[in-house]
Amino acid sequence: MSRLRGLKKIADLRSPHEWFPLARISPRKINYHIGPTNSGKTYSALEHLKKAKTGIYCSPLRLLASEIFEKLNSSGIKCSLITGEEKTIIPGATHMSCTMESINLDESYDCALIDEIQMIGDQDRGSSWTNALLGLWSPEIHLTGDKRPLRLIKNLAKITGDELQTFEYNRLSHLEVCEPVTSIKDLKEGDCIIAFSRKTCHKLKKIIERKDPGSCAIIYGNLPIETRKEQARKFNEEKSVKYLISTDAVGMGLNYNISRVIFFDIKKNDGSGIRKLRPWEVKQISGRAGRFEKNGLVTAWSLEDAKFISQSLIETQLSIERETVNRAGLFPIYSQISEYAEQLTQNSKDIVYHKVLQSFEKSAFIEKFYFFQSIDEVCYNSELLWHLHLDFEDQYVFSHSPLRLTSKYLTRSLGEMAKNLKRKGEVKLIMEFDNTWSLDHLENLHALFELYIWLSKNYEPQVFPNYNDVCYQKKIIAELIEKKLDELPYEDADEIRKAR
Ligand SMILES: Nc1ncnc2c1ncn2[C@@H]1O[C@H](COP(=O)(O)OP(=O)(O)OP(=O)(O)O)[C@@H](O)[C@H]1O
Ligand SMILES: [Mg+2]
Repeated sequence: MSRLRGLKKIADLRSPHEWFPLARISPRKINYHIGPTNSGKTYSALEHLKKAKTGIYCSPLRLLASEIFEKLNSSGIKCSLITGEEKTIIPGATHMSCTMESINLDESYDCALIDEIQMIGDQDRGSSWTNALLGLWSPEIHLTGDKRPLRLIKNLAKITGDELQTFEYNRLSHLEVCEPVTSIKDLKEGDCIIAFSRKTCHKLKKIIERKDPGSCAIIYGNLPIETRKEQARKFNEEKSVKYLISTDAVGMGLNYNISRVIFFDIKKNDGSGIRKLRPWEVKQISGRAGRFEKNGLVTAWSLEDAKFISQSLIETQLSIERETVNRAGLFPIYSQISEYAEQLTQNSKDIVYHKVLQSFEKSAFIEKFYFFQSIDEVCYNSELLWHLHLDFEDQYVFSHSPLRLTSKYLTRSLGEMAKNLKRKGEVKLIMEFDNTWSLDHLENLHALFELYIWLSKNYEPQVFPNYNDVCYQKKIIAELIEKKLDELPYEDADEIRKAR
């Protein structure tokens, strides 16, 4: 076979359902629970999962995976937890809670739940949902999510030969747009203020707490998962913690006792620039107001922004039928990429991961129900490292590490770790810290430790010799962060205007 034909054959991704022969042994029954936020879909699907002899819950977020892990264990069902960073195996467990990227598709289950199925169309992570949907080896599958991917799911079920049944849910409570909040004096217990930067969140907290110390819980993506959980608990349970200040990290999955969502801002920086929120984002975040059968309120910090929120909600209502997720993300598996790399470059020493991936993407054959997932972030990481001439497999692992591209500290650290691996065959961390470090620095350090742990899972223990120590120190840092959040000094009120 000519080299070109060989490459084309490997890059033929037209029948991804055939990558999972175990799931194709016999037709599966797919139950799709469709509904808006807070309509009880995950609750109902979980009831099925609980009744099954063995089962797996597949989560869009680590935090949610850990919440379901705790929920199942406390209701007497032995459940283990696996995410990219943590692994808690409960002896005799019948159930498993994991993130979408950590599902073991070689294992059989009696029942499986894939949460937030609309994420199948996500540019950066969609392929994990596609793999779960096509590849779970389970006779009974439950999907929960909104209606946008319904037609796609129907088409995919036809291709896989699975049976599909849909169940529609309505919101358990109403959501109403109310008067804007223009001053801190108008805040009420149970309010959640949404801002889109960590900095603004901190400034809001400082200003509110100047009058009412200890009244705010705060949640954003950079905070350790333990801290986010603890902040959510305080807001939900402690009487003195009246307000929650959060970025859109509040938007998916977890349950909070929020009565009113207030958008302090309606624009966010999505990595490529500042843009207005999309209607679906407004809907998802607003949906956090009101839980179970309690009605929710939503508004903004000015009349104009409140009108925008109202308009966005009307738009999502009107576009339910129109707006669809009609393609599922696809990403080749490692063996496909490495085989492609071998064919592409004769001299294995010169293989550069992002070059291989870019070429793969260009020559990939894909059916109309799929799209090639974005390779931007992975290529960005790979470009940072190519001068180190790592082995191909190491390039692959390091390029796929979950890194926040906004953090220069982390990108630099990734480079350092890769350099150590190349030069010494092991990655050591020198760990010393003291209590006077700033919150910024502690957050960075925590993220670095998580990165170390994530990378170490792909290697033999001796390659990452500080693993145990890092796990221990990570806990201590999380505790320090939690303390720091309570100690922040108060700043000038003018800061809030600058923060916007
Ligand atoms: N039948 C029920 N009995 C008791 N509590 C329920 C019931 N249905 C839903 N709930 C509670 O209502 C809240 C919302 O339900 P759930 O999380 O299932 O909604 P959802 O539709 O999955 O929303 P989300 O978009 O947030 O994922 C949860 O706290 C859940 O425990
Ligand atoms: Mg849910």
